[in-house]
Amino acid sequence: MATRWHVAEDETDWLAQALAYTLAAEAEALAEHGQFRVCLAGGGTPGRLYRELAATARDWPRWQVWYGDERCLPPGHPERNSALAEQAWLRRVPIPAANVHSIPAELGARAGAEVYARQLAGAARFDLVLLGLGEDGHTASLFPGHDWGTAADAPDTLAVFDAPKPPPERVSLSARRLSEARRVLFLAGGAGKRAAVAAWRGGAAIPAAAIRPAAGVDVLIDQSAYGERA
Ligand SMILES: O=C1O[C@H](COP(=O)(O)O)[C@@H](O)[C@H](O)[C@H]1O
Repeated sequence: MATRWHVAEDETDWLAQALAYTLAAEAEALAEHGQFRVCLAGGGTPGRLYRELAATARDWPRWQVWYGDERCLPPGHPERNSALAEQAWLRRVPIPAANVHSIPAELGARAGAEVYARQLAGAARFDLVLLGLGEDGHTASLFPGHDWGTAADAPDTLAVFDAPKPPPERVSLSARRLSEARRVLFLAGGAGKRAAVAAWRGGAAIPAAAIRPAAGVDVLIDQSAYGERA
């Protein structure tokens, strides 16, 4: 499986590439089946893209928005992954509420994973999965030393306990479900990600490397995360 590295020149270039990739995936999906099914990353990194999307005119009722993971915190808590996307983007555009499929992580990891699995059971594969990269190589809420759900019969969702990054309880899509996407774009940046990027490039079995769609993955990073001139 191919891992394609895209090293942005600067912040403006990073954002332009992230936006162009997303809109290319949208165009492909709308031409093929009239809807764009996108699965979002949490954490701090994708906020720039979400703000840019909010300022871009799209046919929002044709977008279906899902989440790759969520932190088990009360609804509206600012540390929830959905809070970032809502505040930066989804509340600012006329997307129907029914098209935004949040993970009910406030139910706790186990119940939240079960409920979201039922919602996903009736949903087609994603056109685009956006993912982040943690400093320890985690992606979504798939952490080193935990079950990543890579087996062919792995469930769509995983209840995560004892996550090393707070909060300890989370709900995550499995690597198997994320890998069914047509396109996967990792978004990362900053020197803090350099060790994870080096490990990944060196062939280490970090969680991010467990996402293996048939078409390969694209990784958009900046120079400081890459660690050398590309
Ligand atoms: O906790 C999480 O962290 C990762 C990475 O976030 P970043 O802020 O370092 O980019 C994120 O992708 C994941 O969705 C989130 O739950």
